[in-house]
Amino acid sequence: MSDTSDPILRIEGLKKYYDTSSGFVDSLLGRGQTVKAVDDVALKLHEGETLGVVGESGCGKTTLGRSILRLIEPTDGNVYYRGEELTDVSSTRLRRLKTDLQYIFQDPFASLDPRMTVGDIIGEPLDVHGIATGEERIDRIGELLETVGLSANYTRRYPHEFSGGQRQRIGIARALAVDPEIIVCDEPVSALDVSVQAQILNLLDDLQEEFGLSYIFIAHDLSVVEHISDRVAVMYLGEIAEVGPTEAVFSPPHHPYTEALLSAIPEPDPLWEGDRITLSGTVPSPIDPPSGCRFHTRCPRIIQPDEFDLTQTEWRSIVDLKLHASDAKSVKSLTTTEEGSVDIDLSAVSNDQLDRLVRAEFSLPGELSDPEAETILSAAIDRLHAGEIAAATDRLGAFVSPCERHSPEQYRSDDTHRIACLLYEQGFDSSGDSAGGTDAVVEN
Ligand SMILES: Nc1ncnc2c1ncn2[C@@H]1O[C@H](COP(=O)(O)OP(=O)(O)OP(=O)(O)O)[C@@H](O)[C@H]1O
Repeated sequence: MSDTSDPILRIEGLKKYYDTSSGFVDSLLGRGQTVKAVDDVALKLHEGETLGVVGESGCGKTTLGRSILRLIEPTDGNVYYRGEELTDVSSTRLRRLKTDLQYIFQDPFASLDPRMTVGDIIGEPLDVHGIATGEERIDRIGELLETVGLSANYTRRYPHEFSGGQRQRIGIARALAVDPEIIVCDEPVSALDVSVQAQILNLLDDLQEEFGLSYIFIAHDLSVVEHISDRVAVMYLGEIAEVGPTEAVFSPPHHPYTEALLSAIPEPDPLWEGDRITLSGTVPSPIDPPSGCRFHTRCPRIIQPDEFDLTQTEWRSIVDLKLHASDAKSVKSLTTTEEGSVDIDLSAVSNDQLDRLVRAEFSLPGELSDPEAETILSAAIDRLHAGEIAAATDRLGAFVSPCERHSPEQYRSDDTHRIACLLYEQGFDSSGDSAGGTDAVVEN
């Protein structure tokens, strides 16, 4: 599958911002905040392929899937289905087009109305879109049940009479009822037992082959995505970090975020032979995402500017200290207390003791390998000892990664594989003044 063929679905500059103000007064007082759940996403889906979308919880996968199908209104951007812009068409045309674009929900327990029979659940889209009535409708429902591996006799039963896997099959039959071209599968197996997961994945595979379906397959579980996807898009904080053919993305991984996700798969994975990578910190808030590369606050491979010559571990730790200091309410929150001295009184500790406590908290050595960096760090710890967090933060401000200052363009490693990381940007100069030099390709 090549990037040059006409895609069945083209997504450009898609944004979904949620406004968290709870009403008119909040908006008036500027109390609401904007959650940038999906922020300028460009993707392509080719006919008959499965595009996996993977990322940690909260990175915007569901919002992306729903915005694509306009189950929620995007804030900005375009979605073209077979060249037709979905936000541009009349409501009648959109209703028609929506039969081609279906959604399978994560939770087979919550997504089926418990008061409706299976026949009515699957029959509803047939009624809404005037697809079949009477005998034809009954036959079609039976046929759909059999297509997903259930008995045609189940039409009078209710969802509670079925297992999780069977309910997900019913959800799939409902999506198939309108004879779609594209299905967005939103974590379709994550609520199911592992043994059942494989059956549903196989079913989706078979259906794809039989009906020529194209899937966008959303999951946080990389091993599932790896298994089912032709191409994979890795999402971080509302953006696409990397996209490409599954093998190219995972074997070996390129983007440091992809690498960390891959290393975290619990089972031994054929595509990952290294150690587990623990990301520092938690996923930042999409209300105020980090500057530059959004992953820089946690990236194990964050770039060091030319003026320092630290080990990568030292550099990561220094940046962690800087980030924590800028948010710190107290000096104590920047220290680790030695065993047995949890309630240590920081006003009574010497500069040397504080120095040790801060370095221990951030896994910094007693002396940094770069003397200039060591001088800055020691001066910052001096300020902390004086209780001056702002002054310490100021000193630590000398440590600036290019990754904080530049948003990476999507580097094109070949026609199909794009990586949004400065490490892969051709002509990137780590002094941070001349990022770029690539074809600024943003469409995937
Ligand atoms: N209706 C909403 N209002 C405000 N914020 C929202 C809303 N829905 C989602 N969010 C926020 O948008 C961000 C992306 O959420 P989303 O559910 O799309 O992520 P996800 O990757 O699908 O996560 P998960 O796997 O946990 O569902 C999160 O920070 C979430 O808290």
